[in-house]
Amino acid sequence: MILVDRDQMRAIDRYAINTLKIPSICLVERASLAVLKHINLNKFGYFAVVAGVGNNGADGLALARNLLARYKDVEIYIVGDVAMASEEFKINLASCETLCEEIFYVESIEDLENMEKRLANVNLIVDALFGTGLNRTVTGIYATVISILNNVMKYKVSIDLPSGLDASTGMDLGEVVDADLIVTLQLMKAGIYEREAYKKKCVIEDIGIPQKAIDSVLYGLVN
Ligand SMILES: NC(=O)C1=CN([C@@H]2O[C@H](COP(=O)(O)OP(=O)(O)OC[C@H]3O[C@@H](n4cnc5c(N)ncnc54)[C@H](OP(=O)(O)O)[C@@H]3O)[C@@H](O)[C@H]2O)[C@H](O)CC1
Ligand SMILES: [K+]
Repeated sequence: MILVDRDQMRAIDRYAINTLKIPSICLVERASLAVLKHINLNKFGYFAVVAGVGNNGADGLALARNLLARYKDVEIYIVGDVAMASEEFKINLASCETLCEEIFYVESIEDLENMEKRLANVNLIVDALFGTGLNRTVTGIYATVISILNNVMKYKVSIDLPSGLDASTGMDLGEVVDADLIVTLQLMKAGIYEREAYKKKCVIEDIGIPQKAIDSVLYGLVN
């Protein structure tokens, strides 16, 4: 099994997008469908998507849109400054705004209390806070959100990485989402593989990154 660290995965992403001209929005869409594939829609019908404002969050919003398209009940909670959001996040936010009754922007103590209360009614939580972009200890409102997610006894699915886990070392960078299922994208992250507790809950899904991108970054093969 190929293992990649954070920098390698991000370099492979960049090579696919910048050199091989694979549209990032296509990778985000593939990521969302890769996660959807692992959700039993006969069993789960009421979702909360908790999204950061990067591309992990974009994956989460794309998944939310695909659930809303199937008339599933989805509540979206956004944590972070939308003004700093990635383009892929903004594209998916725009479509979620047309389909989702209410999008909650989690900024204050009241917002956190509201989220905690409402999460009691959902039956699946999607963790789309951080992926390979996590580069420092989780603090502040993000740490509180992760604590809330870990305190509610609901089935949790993490996109790419459980938010808070270092993709390279497997170290907890503060609070880490206690996911029931981790759907890691394209390649197994070394940080997940290092930690048996996470490895045993993790599935790998292809999102269409060409092998050429992987070979180029990992083995320097350019043909
Ligand atoms: N890159 C691609 O082409 C694809 C990526 N996929 C998915 O996207 C993530 C990686 O997305 P990225 O936007 O690079 O980063 P994240 O969404 O993981 O994180 C968002 C930003 O959060 C900031 N950050 C980092 N650590 C912290 C922290 N402890 N507290 C607060 N904020 C933090 C950081 O920005 P800064 O400017 O603050 O450094 C991150 O950028 C990947 O995991 C996949 O899920 C697609 O699926 C495929 C294409
Ligand atoms: K995540």
